[in-house]
Parts: sequence; C-alpha cells; structure tokens
Amino acid sequence: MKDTFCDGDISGVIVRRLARHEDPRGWLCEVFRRDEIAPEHLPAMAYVSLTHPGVARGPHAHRDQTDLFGFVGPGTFRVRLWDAREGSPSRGARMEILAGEEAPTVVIVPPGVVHGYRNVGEGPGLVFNCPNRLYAGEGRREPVDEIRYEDDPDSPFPL
Ligand SMILES: Cc1cn([C@H]2C[C@H](O)[C@@H](COP(=O)(O)OP(=O)(O)O[C@H]3O[C@H](C)C(=O)[C@H](O)[C@H]3O)O2)c(=O)[nH]c1=O
Repeated sequence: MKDTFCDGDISGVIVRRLARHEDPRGWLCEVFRRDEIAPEHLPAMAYVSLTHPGVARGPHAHRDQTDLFGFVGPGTFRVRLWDAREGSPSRGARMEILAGEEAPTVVIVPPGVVHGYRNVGEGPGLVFNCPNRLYAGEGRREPVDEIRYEDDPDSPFPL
C-alpha cells in the first residue's frame, strides 16, 4: 500500500465550485446536469447524511463506484482524497478541499481514489452523494462495493 503522499491534483477527481443563485428568499445551486456530466458518472441513486461537529466519515474507496458528493451546507467539511491506485499517473497525490455552506462544491471521486471528510464546523453538517452505482446493487442483493480504512490504526489516510 502506498503510504507517502504529496499535495497535487488527482487524475479523474473533479472539483466543481457551485454558483449560488441568491435572492431575498434564499439561494439555489445546480448540482449536476446531464449535459455537463460524463455519461459514466450519471447517478444511479442519492443519499444524504448528517455528520456531527468534529466527526469524520471515511476514509473509504470503491472498486467500481464513482461518487458525486455535494457539500452545500449546512456545515463546513474538510475533504481529503488520496491516489494509491497502481498505474495511476497521479499515484501518490493527495488533495484537500474545504467545502460547504460558504463554498458550495461538488466533488466527483473515481473508483479507487481514497476519500473522506470531517465536519470542521460548529454544528451538524449535511452531505449528499449521488453515486453512479446502487448501494449493494439491484435489490440490495450484492456485496457493498466499499473498502473502509477508518478502523486501520496504521492507515496512511488521516482525516
Ligand atoms: C451509503 C449507504 C449507507 N447505507 C446504510 C448502511 C449503514 O447502515 C448506514 C451508514 O452507512 P456507512 O457507515 O457506509 O456511511 P458512511 O461511513 O458515511 O459512508 C459513506 O460515506 C463515505 C464517505 C463513503 O465514501 C461511502 O461511500 C459511504 O458509504 O447507512 C444505506 O442504507 N445506503 C447507502 O447508500
């Protein structure tokens, strides 16, 4: 397992800062559009999770799934990604992104890229994900496509 990483862009990771359309009622952000997203990234489902202040989710990786994370608030997250993929042109690269209420952002994470995020705000934070694969497959009949590192005391992926 690769265990030394340097700051740098990770091949295939897309970070899209969202335009927030504000008016006296509040704001609106487009999250994704079929005419602006690669067909292979089109979502198969969506979920939303709430994370308490100071708490992290991940680091995880997927063998086949691409994640499309949306950080639009409430809350602020420190997102970290690592490229440990054999043969990747950016193997050894790591990225850190601050995202959430003040910086609405979509992060597209290709298969094999290790990723996770920590709520670095003062209150609970919401994140949604629109992955391109169904969780546990059709009818939830398949093994979950997920490699979890959070319980590895020697994990080279600190959140
Ligand atoms: C993702 C998912 C989870 N679940 C259930 C399974 C567990 O009973 C509970 C919590 O799931 P998990 O511990 O996997 O949640 P996280 O640790 O936040 O992981 C998620 O966020 C990290 C950053 C990831 O990258 C994973 O893709 C994603 O699983 O929700 C479902 O029922 N459907 C789903 O689509």
